[in-house]
Amino acid sequence: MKKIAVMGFGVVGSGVVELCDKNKESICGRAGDEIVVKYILDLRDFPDSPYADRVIHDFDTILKDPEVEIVAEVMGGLEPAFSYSKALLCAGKSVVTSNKELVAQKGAELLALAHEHGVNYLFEASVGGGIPIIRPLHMCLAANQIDEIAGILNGTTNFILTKMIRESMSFSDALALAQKLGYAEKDPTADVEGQDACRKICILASLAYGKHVYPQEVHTEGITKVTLEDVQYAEDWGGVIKLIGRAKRLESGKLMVMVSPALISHESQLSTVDDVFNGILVRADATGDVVFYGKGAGKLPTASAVMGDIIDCAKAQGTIESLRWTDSQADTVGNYEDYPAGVYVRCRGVHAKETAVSCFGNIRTLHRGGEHDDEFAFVTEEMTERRIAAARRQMQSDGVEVLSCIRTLDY
Ligand SMILES: NC(=O)C1=CN([C@@H]2O[C@H](COP(=O)(O)OP(=O)(O)OC[C@H]3O[C@@H](n4cnc5c(N)ncnc54)[C@H](OP(=O)(O)O)[C@@H]3O)[C@@H](O)[C@H]2O)C=CC1
Ligand SMILES: N[C@@H](CC=O)C(=O)O
Repeated sequence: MKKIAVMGFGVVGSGVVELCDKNKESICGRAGDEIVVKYILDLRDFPDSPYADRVIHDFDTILKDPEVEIVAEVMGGLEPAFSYSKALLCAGKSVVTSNKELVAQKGAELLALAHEHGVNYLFEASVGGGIPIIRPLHMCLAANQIDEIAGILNGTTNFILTKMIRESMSFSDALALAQKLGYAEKDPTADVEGQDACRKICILASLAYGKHVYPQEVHTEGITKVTLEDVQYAEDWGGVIKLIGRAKRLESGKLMVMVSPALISHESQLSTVDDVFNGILVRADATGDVVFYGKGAGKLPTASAVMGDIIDCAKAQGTIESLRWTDSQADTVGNYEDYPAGVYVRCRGVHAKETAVSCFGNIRTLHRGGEHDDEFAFVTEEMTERRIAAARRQMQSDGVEVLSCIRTLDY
């Protein structure tokens, strides 16, 4: 019998405990042993829960209990999650987590500690909720060079954008609904400002390219400036707006890593990824494109990924060596101003069209229903981010107000 502990009895933690009970027999068969939740660590008591008798408040009870071999850290945040995870790994216990903030910031260090102590630090649930993506990257695709990764990595923002596009729901109503459904982070700023997607693309890039990519190195934009007008112009262009995280190895050896909203063509598989679903495209040299799709947030999808890791820990003979990357120098990621993109621009001002042509060169005009004489929208050809920024500044100084500027990407 394998005794485990769950730290954090919130959305994900309660899902883990429930799933462990619900699918007890098949989990036992696959793990080769019975898996029993001995402790649930949380700040609060849960007197109405059927698991109330297992709730504890003292971390040391888990740390010092030799019967506990595997711990699920599903509390979130950097501290005390980092100190607890370190102490557990040093005590020879495997740790599994859904905490992408911690993995993105301290992954290299925690993986090295796990290796040093012959145990595992697994984090399938940290990217894509219930979608298997970590294991496929370091196991099934291990023979490939990964050319590029691009994906819709945040369920909350994809849910909000879908509600805005399909139901003309306001941003704030859609966010409130995502929170109610348990999709959003404790502080939803991390979702809507892109930091959550940034943490996830950092984890994928670290795994794919072998060096730790830190969130603070990555240019990140969220969806808070996307308007219903932008959504309508995107439709005329032939696509939809999605929050995209992308990573690519450049010829210079540096990595291009970035998070931003983007217009994606209706022909792209990513354009049909709606609601809380995530879609992750991995472009590899032997396989070509592989797309991973499924629910990117929520109680049971995420619990499924956490339980998968618990089962792997129960079966593992020592550390799984393919799941590892090294700590990196600060210059792993290239300057985002050198990255190429086309842009969609919505602006207002006299002679807006002439100014747009003189600042951006070749453009294609876009339209939306109704009369909007005071507004002009267009898409440009591909150019560097530096040139886009200079052209925007020039438009502003020529008296044309830029209302929106969103990249167009070709995936
Ligand atoms: N929700 C989702 O769909 C997904 C979440 N994740 C990640 O999983 C993690 C957990 O998310 P989620 O379950 O939604 O969050 P919740 O806020 O629902 O759950 C976290 C739980 O941990 C408790 N907790 C916080 N700090 C401590 C502490 N120091 N000691 C003991 N318990 C503590 C919280 O208590 P209290 O409420 O009193 O603060 C809460 O009950 C986060 O890292 C999140 O990013 C990953 C994928 C999907
Ligand atoms: N807040 C996150 C939860 C899962 O990682 C999201 O919405 O994707």
